[in-house]
Amino acid sequence: MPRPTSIDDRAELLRVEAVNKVFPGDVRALMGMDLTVRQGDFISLLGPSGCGKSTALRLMAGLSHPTAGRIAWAAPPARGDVGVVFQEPTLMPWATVAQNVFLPFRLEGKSYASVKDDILDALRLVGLDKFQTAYPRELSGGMKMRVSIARAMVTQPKLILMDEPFAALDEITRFKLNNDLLAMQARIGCTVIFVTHSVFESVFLSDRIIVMAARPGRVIEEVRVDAPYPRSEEFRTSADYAAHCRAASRALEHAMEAA
Ligand SMILES: Nc1ncnc2c1ncn2[C@@H]1O[C@H](COP(=O)(O)OP(=O)(O)OP(=O)(O)O)[C@@H](O)[C@H]1O
Repeated sequence: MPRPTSIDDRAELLRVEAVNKVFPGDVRALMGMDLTVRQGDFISLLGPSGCGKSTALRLMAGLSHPTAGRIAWAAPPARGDVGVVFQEPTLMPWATVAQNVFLPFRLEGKSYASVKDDILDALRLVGLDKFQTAYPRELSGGMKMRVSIARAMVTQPKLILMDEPFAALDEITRFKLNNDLLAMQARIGCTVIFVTHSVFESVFLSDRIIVMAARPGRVIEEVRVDAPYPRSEEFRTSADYAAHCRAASRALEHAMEAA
């Protein structure tokens, strides 16, 4: 289903409400975080090292729990409704590409035969349908990341959480994966929350950039990128893109000054 173009018209998916996360030693990773995530949003969490981006992502993934406040879903997520992609592709080296993508279904107790079409669809979406029987060692870094993305989206999740997935890749591969990620989001209509250090990447991908500051980790500002999708290479060289990059850079400067 196409997302409503106006962010404020989208239905709510989940809400981060007054969330604090404090680690032992009084490490205040997040203090008073509020964020409403809506269906179809592409949100980047942008900020300096240690501002709590990964912590916020782990809380939304249910991999960790807030010290105070709560993560409130509009409708409780079912198994397979949330996909996670980390900076490392974290593939099983002894398993084929298709077996790696099968993992979320295997954890649900499903047989390979019952989901083999879904696996092929996901691999097609990331352009790797010809590599079903290959092993991770035979793939480039970009291809391994594509497998990791296929694994995260094979269950057609409502929400995909991505923690600096392209940080270790060269710039050309990164640009290509940025384009492909937007195409995939448009295809499956999911919401994406994407952690990055890169102003340029966040502006290209997102319609909402949440700028965060460190010590304690907190939200400083939201920058909206109201350029329409699909976004092409033309957008990357446009005056509109440059203007949004300046706005996001300024917000990031405020975040650094606030720390
Ligand atoms: N499991 C943990 N135990 C103790 N402290 C932690 C833990 N996880 C994170 N922290 C601390 O919480 C703060 C926020 O960390 P987090 O990894 O969320 O930041 P980040 O913005 O994702 O940083 P980076 O961009 O470097 O990945 C940091 O000071 C970090 O050292």
